Amino acid sequence: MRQTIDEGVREVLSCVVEDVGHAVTRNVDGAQLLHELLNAPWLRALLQIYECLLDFEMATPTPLLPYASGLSHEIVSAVQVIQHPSAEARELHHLLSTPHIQALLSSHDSVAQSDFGPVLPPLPDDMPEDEEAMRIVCLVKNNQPLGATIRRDEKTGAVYIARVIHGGLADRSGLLHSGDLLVEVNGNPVAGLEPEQVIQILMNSHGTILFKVIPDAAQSSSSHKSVFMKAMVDYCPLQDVCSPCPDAGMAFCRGELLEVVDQTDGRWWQARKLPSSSACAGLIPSASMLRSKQREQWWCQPLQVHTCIKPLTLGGNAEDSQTPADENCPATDQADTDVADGIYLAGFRRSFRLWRRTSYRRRRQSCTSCSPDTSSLCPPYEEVALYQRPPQENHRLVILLGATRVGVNELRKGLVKLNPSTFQGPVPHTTRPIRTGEQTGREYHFITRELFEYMVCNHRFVEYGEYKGHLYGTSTDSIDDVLQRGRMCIIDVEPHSIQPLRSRKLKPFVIFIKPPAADRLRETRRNARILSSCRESRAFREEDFVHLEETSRLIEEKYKQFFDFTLENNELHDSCRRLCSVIQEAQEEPQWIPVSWSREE
Ligand SMILES: Nc1ncnc2c1ncn2[C@@H]1O[C@H](COP(=O)(O)OP(=O)(O)OP(=O)(O)O)[C@@H](O)[C@H]1O
Repeated sequence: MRQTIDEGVREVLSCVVEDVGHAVTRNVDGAQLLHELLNAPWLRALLQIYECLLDFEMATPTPLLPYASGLSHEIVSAVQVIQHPSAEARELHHLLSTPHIQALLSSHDSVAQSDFGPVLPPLPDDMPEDEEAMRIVCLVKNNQPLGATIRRDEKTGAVYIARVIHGGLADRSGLLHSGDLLVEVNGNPVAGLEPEQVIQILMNSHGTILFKVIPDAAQSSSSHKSVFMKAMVDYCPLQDVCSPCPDAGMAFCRGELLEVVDQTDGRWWQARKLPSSSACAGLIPSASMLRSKQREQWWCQPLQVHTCIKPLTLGGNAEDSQTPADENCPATDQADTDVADGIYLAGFRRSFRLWRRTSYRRRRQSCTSCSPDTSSLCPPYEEVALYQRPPQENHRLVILLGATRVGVNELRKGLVKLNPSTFQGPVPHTTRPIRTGEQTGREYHFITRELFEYMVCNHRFVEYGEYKGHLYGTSTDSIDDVLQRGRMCIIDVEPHSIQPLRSRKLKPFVIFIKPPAADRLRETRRNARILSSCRESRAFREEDFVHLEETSRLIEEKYKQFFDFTLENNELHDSCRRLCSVIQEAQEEPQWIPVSWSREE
């Protein structure tokens, strides 16, 4: 069996080359590299030699006698003493006396006695057993970068491998390591060269590259454990003057998931983006590097007055509102569809919605446009882990976020109507007097101003504010109340309210509702009516669309690191169904959450 396999090794190789050739034409990943390797002339020559040696080994020629030259000397001596040698004896004497035949017989004897190995000097006694003085590494470049950076010791001029990029060509070879001393590249000695000159030699090399390296004796073979991080800032290596090698750097945006595969260097980590685990890693700044950059940038920012820090807005300032106070228009305070299947849809009353819109409108604009960049001092990375909600645990809080009039209310209402026993909004609190037909704990929790202010002081509100002389707010207690009942609590908040809600207890899942493309936005909202006051509603105007699009863009730009999902509100029915399935997935399927939320208390 072995014989047939060994004999046909070149034929087998030819078949493999042919098959791999097909894979190349189908553009299979890595096939080109394999094809070139198997087709290399040196590999074929090696196999040919291997086959010849194998043939020879199988023929097992054995010497007839171990000392042929000794016998030849004996014969020559014997013929010399004959007085009248025959012509044949004379010829034999002549043949055996020629230097060529003597050399041939001497070689025969060496082979017969297996006396052909080189005689090497003895090894020094103090040499360590695993010593590897020089390593020759041959890599097939195949148009991909080497995946290693180099550095030059300024004192000695020696060139070293600075780092090997995880998953790159050098890393996959397993033969080059950071700290290895580079002696030659394709026969060119590199000692004393500038890194740029070595890079030039590498760039000029095609096909295979031959390195001579002296391995770093201290190199550690420890494997690195991946850590998963969410980027909370944007980064571009080409704009980073500190990057040790911008070409090996990896750009990322806020909200992207990164698998950090190497943190051995305290300043520069190696990471790749998820999901694409097979990709070669890139260099990213470590958390401490980014934090010092953030501090530098923060000090350079012009001082901005943060106009949005105003917890209570006093008095009605509705942009579109007419004068009447809302207690004077009780009939219109009721949203048309406040009840679904006998269940009250909390948080959809006109007064509540108008309070949110009017008291936050200015703040929203200032928050999203004038305030200092929110990412300027926040941790640059957030370590995350996959989390699967155990069935006995409360559902995750679902936060909908979006610009005014993008349709957050419409979608929230649609969800509750779709499945009132699963989805529910928290019942808001108000200091407005209760009206006929209303029940406390159903439309609102009707409470006194003193109690409301006491709750404010105790940080019991996620959001609160004043509208036409009455206070309104969404409390953490009413969110807890929905979750304790085993329902999924859906709330919509202003972007700046997300941060306080990001807790281990609530594990919020944030969905950003974004408008569709400009033409679809105008088309789908052609017949829509928007609240303008407690009495009136009106059609969308062009300036509403422009404002909606601009605010959406600003919110996304500023808060996208907090979004778990972005939903485009195009066709209302489709958006509602998609939202429903995304929320179910968020509750049932494994999700990335900050590790601090998943740790045991
Ligand atoms: N996908 C959609 N297609 C058509 N009309 C929509 C869609 N989504 C929302 N609308 C309509 O747009 C208007 C504004 O929606 P909605 O009141 O839900 O916005 P909102 O984001 O909650 O605004 P606000 O924050 O001002 O309360 C409503 O008339 C609503 O019916």
